[in-house]
Amino acid sequence: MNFLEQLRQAESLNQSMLCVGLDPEPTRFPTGITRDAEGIFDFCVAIVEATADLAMAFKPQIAYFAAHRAEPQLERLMRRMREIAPKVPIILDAKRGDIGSTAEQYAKEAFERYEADAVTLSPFMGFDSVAPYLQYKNKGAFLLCRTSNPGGDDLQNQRLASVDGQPLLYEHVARLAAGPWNLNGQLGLVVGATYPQEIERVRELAATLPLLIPGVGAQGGDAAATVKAGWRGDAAGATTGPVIVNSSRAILYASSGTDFRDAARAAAQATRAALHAARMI
Ligand SMILES: O=c1ccn([C@@H]2O[C@H](COP(=O)(O)O)[C@@H](O)[C@H]2O)c(=O)[nH]1
Repeated sequence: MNFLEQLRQAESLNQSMLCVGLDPEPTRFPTGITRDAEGIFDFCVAIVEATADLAMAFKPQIAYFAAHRAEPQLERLMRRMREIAPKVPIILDAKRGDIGSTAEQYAKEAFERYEADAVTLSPFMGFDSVAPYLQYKNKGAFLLCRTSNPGGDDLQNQRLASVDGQPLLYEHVARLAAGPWNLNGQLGLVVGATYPQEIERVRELAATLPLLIPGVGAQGGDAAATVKAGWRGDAAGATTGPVIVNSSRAILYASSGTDFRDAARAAAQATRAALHAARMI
């Protein structure tokens, strides 16, 4: 089964467009979880167990593991997630981007060491920096397109005078990902929930690509506006790309007490319901 099929399966199984982000920050851990690498593992397992039937995907952010020397714990977590939620794909948020020979190593890290189903990439070093990931035919790769942070404007909203029609940079990335770069149908795009108009524009340019949309919850993006802008499907809507809406901190840190599992589950349920309800609007 390829990554797109995995996404469709999880969306239908869990009736969900929610991606639960795993950004474990030890200083924010609830009572009873140790603030070290083993605590990172325990905390993430607890969150995955609490949300396994609510998620369309999980998205561990590699920096939160690497910063705390918890790469072995991330490897173990990836295996444990397969046991807890075998049908929920895992997107490794690594935002890699480098020359081809180095990208080959990063691809190996993501897909062989961590066994992720998909990875996030920066496209700004060009196609040869993306190509090594496409050698892994069943895996997916999400290119940063219009990111959720305010600084995304600095480059992504600049016009490219040298390209036909003078598109904005993020529009050009969307066209490349939907067209000549998408050799085997493995690409998706990252678009911030904080910019619904741009989500709409990206959906126009890349109708069938999966969109990974971070920015609801802690960053204040609106769930309903996000779905309205990016989701075009219905039950027969397999021709339009899936929408995968990420929330990390709002779920992970819904409570700092011993009830954190229940609180995370409740927050995930509320976000999943808000996303689902927005399909009807
Ligand atoms: O444009 C982007 C791309 C990636 N992210 C990542 O998503 C999560 C968001 O976390 P929240 O706690 O839900 O704000 C985090 O891992 C970012 O690195 C993003 O926010 N924006």
